[in-house]
Formats: sequence, C-alpha cells, structure tokens
Amino acid sequence: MKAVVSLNSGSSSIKFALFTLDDAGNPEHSAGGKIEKIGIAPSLVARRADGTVLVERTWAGGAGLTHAELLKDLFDWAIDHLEGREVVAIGHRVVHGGMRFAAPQRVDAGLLAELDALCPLAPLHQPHNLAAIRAIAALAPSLPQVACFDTAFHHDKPEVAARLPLPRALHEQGIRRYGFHGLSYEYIAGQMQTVDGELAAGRVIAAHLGNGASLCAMRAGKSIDTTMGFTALDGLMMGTRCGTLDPGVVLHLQTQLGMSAADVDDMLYRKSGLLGVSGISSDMRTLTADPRAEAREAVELFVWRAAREFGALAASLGGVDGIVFTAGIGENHAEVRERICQRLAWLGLSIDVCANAGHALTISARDSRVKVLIIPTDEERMIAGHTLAVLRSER
Ligand SMILES: Nc1ncnc2c1ncn2[C@@H]1O[C@H](COP(=O)(O)OP(=O)(O)O)[C@@H](O)[C@H]1O
Ligand SMILES: CC(=O)OP(=O)(O)O
Ligand SMILES: [Mg+2]
Repeated sequence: MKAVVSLNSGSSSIKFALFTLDDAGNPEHSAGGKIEKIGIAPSLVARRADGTVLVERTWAGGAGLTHAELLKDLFDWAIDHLEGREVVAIGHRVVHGGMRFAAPQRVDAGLLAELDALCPLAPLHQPHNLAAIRAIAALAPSLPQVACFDTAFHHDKPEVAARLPLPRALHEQGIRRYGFHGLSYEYIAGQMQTVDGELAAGRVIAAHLGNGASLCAMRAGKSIDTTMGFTALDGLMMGTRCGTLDPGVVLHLQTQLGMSAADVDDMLYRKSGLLGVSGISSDMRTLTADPRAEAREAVELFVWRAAREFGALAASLGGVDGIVFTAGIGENHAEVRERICQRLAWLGLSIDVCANAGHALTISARDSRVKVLIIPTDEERMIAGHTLAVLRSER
C-alpha cells in the first residue's frame, strides 16, 4: 500500500503523520504523532488513527537534544513501523518561502540553496525544516520531497498589509511583511466551509496560539492581514519570542548596552516572551499552574497583547463576525481562551463558560454578536494534500 509522510518541524515540536492512499489516491490518516517540549523535556507519542498508542517515550537528559538528534531517533523508529507501506513522497512544512514561493515546490538542490538563504529570517524553524529534508535525501536520494510554505497562504494579501513603512527600495529587496502559520490557516479556512459556510464567507480572525503564535484576518477565507511580518518574531507575545517590539529597543541593546547582533537575535527569539517575562518557563500549561507572581504577570501580558492584536485585525477587517481558536493553547487552554475573550467583550462577544471548559466546537454564548469556535488545526493533512498535488502535476 502506498503512503505519504508529512513532517512539521515547529519551534518546540516535530509533528509527523502517515497518510495511506486509498484506491482513488486520496490520503487517509493512518498514524501520526509528535515530539513536544523540545529544549525543555522532549517526549514522543505516536498513535494509530484509531487512537492506539504505537510508542511513548522520553529521553534521559533530553533538554540538550537538538531537532536533528530527535529526528534521527524518530526515523529509526518509523522505519521499523511502516508495516509494509511504500512511502512514495515526504512533504515538509517549510516556514519561509520568501518573495518567490507562493505554492508548494518539489525539492531539488537549487530550491534548497534558495531556502538556505532565508534561514536568518526564521532561525527557529528554517534550519530544522531544511535539515530534515537533507537527512531524508541522504537516506533515500530518489524519494520525492515537497516543500510546503507557511508564507504562501498570505502571499496575495493586500499590498497595504505587506508593505513596511521603510524606504521603498527595501520592499523591492524583499523586506516586507510575509506572515506565517499559513498551512494552519489554510486548513482552518477549508474546515470553516464545512462547519459554518455563512461564517466562512464573512470576516473571521483565526488565532493560532501555540509556542509560536499569530492571528490571521480572513475575509471569505482569504488572508487580508496577519500579525507576523518579515519574520515570525512580530505580533503576539510567544513562548520565547517577544512579538511586536519598539525597534528603538533593538538599537539601544546594541549601541548602549553593547550587545552583539547574535546576542540580540538570541534574546528576541529564544529568551523573551513567556520565558523571558516569567523567568520560569515558555510553556503556557506550566505557567498557569504556577502560583508565583512572575508566572501570573507573563500570562497576563500574553492575554493583554493578544487582545490588543485582535483589536488591530478587527480594524483591518472593518468588524468581526467570528473568531477561531487553534493550535496547542488555542485548542486546549480554556482559561487563556476565556481571558482573551473577556477582553474582547467590547466587540459584542461573550462565551459560554461550560462550552469553553469542554473545548466544544462553538464556545460563544447564544446572544454573542461574534461567533467563537475551536477548530483543531491539521497542518500535516494540508502538507499531504499539497505533496500529492505536486506529484500529480508532474505526471
Ligand atoms: N493540553 C493542553 N492544555 C493546555 N495547554 C496546552 C496543552 N497542550 C499544549 N498546550 C500549550 O500549547 C503550547 C505549544 O503549542 P504547540 O502548537 O504544540 O507548539 P508549536 O508551536 O511548537 O507547534 C504550549 O504553551 C503548551 O503549554
Ligand atoms: C511560524 C511559527 O511560529 O511556527 P511555530 O508555531 O511552529 O513555532
Ligand atoms: Mg505551531
């Protein structure tokens, strides 16, 4: 039986899924899982589609293990568990596609070289994405691989949402707002049509709240604005990233405090956000369970800044018909969802506390002017679909 594998290397996780192709060539999810808490205490769990656990493990001294080391262990395990399936292609989430790539691409040496050049714009992701592609190319050189870009969904957003107020020439060089989490938003836009066609045709803000976090303003399922920009540092406060920051702070750190560019890069990507403010953890679950004031302050700042960005995107859309929560925090953390929604009451939004606590599909109250939904994202399914489409287009 033929199968496609999807690999999604996030900043704190590696998600993977195996899709078996049915007689018509459609992908059916047959197994999947994730390694999460990379850099803290990585753990792996993989399940069959029916929920049966295939493997569950942790690593002794795991905090120091890199994405590449964990990926190698994952490959060793996966090769033993293909159960006779023939993998015909591997699709990857690649976070940055730059100016050129607005659609999934078959990987070759030329593409890899172009994508390498974008690593400085996505240091927490792009190197891991490309390392995984190279590791597989070394193991199976003739296996087709497809790169699916997080930036692609936002490619056609209005010019005003792409331009930075900097000298014009920089825009032409690619210094512009791209936006990320596009595979997730594309999946959500598709699901919205099934779940609520009327809302899907309206003004929706999707909130991908994970270790990386962003919002996307969609009109009729198309991205018209998003909180991440040139890099995945912009917008919301995140696990270890600062989000929107006065650029004067960066200048001050370098010119007055004598920090090197590399130190500033490390601080803004890896030592800020929930981790930086709390001094305790980048993980939302850990922080909301911690009674210390620093943990409380970090969570409060996350909520406050998220609500502020919702306000900005509500203005971009000229009003809001619906909100969709997704990703690790968005799907699972009832308290954070509730606190963000409380701050959005001015939009005429109210939630049903029981529905929210039970992670229901619809969590808005009956009389809420704005619908609020929870839709679990599935970037891996988007990757599998795009990968098959690229293979078919080559036939
Ligand atoms: N069951 C859960 N309950 C509450 N929070 C959760 C749960 N699962 C994950 N999270 C939170 O989601 C975040 C990780 O999101 P995720 O989307 O998995 O990360 P990534 O951006 O690396 O893909 C962490 O802050 C974690 O605490
Ligand atoms: C773009 C981004 O921030 O991705 P992740 O949520 O996987 O870190
Ligand atoms: Mg993510």
